[in-house]
Amino acid sequence: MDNPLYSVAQIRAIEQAAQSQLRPLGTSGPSPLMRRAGEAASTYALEVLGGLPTGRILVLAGPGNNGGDALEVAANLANLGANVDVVHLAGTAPSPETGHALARAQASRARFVSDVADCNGCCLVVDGLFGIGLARPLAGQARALVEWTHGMACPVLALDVPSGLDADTGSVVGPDGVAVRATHTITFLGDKPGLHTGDGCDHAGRVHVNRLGAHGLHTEAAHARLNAPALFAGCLAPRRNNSHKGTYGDVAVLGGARGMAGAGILAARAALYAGAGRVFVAAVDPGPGLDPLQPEIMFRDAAGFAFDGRTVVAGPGMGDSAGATHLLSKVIDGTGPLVVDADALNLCAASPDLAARLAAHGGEVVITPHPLEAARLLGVTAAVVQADRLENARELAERLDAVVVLKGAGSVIARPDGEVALNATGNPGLATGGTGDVLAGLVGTLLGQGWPAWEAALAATWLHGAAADRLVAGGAGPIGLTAGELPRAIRAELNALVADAALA
Ligand SMILES: NC(=O)C1=CN([C@@H]2O[C@H](COP(=O)(O)OP(=O)(O)OC[C@H]3O[C@@H](n4cnc5c(N)ncnc54)[C@H](O)[C@@H]3O)[C@@H](O)[C@H]2O)[C@@H](O)CC1
Ligand SMILES: [K+]
Repeated sequence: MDNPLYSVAQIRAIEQAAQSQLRPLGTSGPSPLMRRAGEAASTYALEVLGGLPTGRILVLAGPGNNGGDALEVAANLANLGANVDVVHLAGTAPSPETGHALARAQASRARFVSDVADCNGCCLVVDGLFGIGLARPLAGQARALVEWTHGMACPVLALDVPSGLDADTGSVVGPDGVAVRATHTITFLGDKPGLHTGDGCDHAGRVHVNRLGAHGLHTEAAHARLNAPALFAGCLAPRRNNSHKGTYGDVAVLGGARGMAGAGILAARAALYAGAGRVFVAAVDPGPGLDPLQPEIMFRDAAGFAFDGRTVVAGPGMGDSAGATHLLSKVIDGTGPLVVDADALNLCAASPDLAARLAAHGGEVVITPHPLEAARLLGVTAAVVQADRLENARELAERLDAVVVLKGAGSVIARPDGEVALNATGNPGLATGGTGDVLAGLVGTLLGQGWPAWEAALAATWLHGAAADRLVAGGAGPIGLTAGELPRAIRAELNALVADAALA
């Protein structure tokens, strides 16, 4: 299944094509698309509420066409018998379709009020202040209304995009911006990346897509897509009976600096539970020679270790010593599959020469930066990276000629040719030390089994998040979820996926 995500520019093009298909040039009257948006959103609102409510519904309608959608919703729900209050921030020049919607709402039983202070509580807020036309931070009454919604305990349904959120980037439009925190978003014509990454994950809530009947118009290649098992199912294969540990790859974690041995062990455990044939920790400093809980992991001195022919996961607990730098440069100059994480990324950021050699690496490469590591590699701040996660991940993938997993809410997986996927599995339980080490070990295992970098990054990111979701569903989090719990849950998710793929 494909899950395309469209940029605002692409949605505008789709909207234009749909408008001219549904309403030939020169004709006027209500917009069929706005009518459809209003109908879809009214139906969805009743679904969210579980039927026609007895309480009041508050509709916030802005000056543009997003406000027009909201006025259609107000008219529809009021005509069905709901008690609807409307706060309308009228603009100076509403579009003809919004004018029609306003007339419909005014002719209905909906009550127009000048401020939310006139409303006595409500069972649903419908946010139709701004959609894809948002051009600057919210201010004045719009800002006050949004801040007021933050105090509401009832469901908040955003139309198209939560007001205040950038639909392309998933960041709240600022500086010092605010945005609606919706429990549900119904988005029109096509799904949008900003609903699934960065701040968007907290502001959009559950996302429901309605194409408004504009099928067949989505001809332009999507800007990005949502990650899903279908994107890497071709690499999932059950184990052959006639196989042995050599069949499933050697993974070597280059880490183990003094005081940071745990990071390498977590990456190694993840590799083991994800099915690597043999797992090594190649330690840059003397340290533990055994993981008592996982004695299958083999510990070696990195200085004399033969990295050739093995997949290397460089970085977890590696430190930045001269010895670590030398070993990193050695594996970068090798030709095997490579995962670059944590300290290894920081060393590349500090050395243009190392970064250039990484870009020239002969084998498959996946890098797994968090926003600050990505910022160091790009020579910007973490805030700049977070302001446009998709574009910065793309830029990094192109510069380093590697597949990038930019971690954080709605991880961005980017390829050097500009292809991007957003990952929707996972939860805030992953915001704890060591989970990145686990992800790196998981990516390394899949690379070590011959997966291409893109599919390995997609699958690892999906599985890592799904494992965290499984743990939370079982009561282990999100508060207090530990990285060490992830490998077993990853094993369960991976086996379930392989079993599903075998049945398909
Ligand atoms: N044209 C149509 O027939 C359709 C429009 N649709 C809806 O229309 C929306 C886009 O409509 P618009 O292009 O009118 O854009 P919006 O309704 O998102 O808002 C644009 C208006 O708000 C102003 N504005 C932007 N930022 C502001 C700010 N921070 N403070 C105050 N004013 C601000 C703009 O100058 C403009 O007047 C979509 O998100 C969707 O909800 C959908 O219903 C599909 C059909
Ligand atoms: K909105």
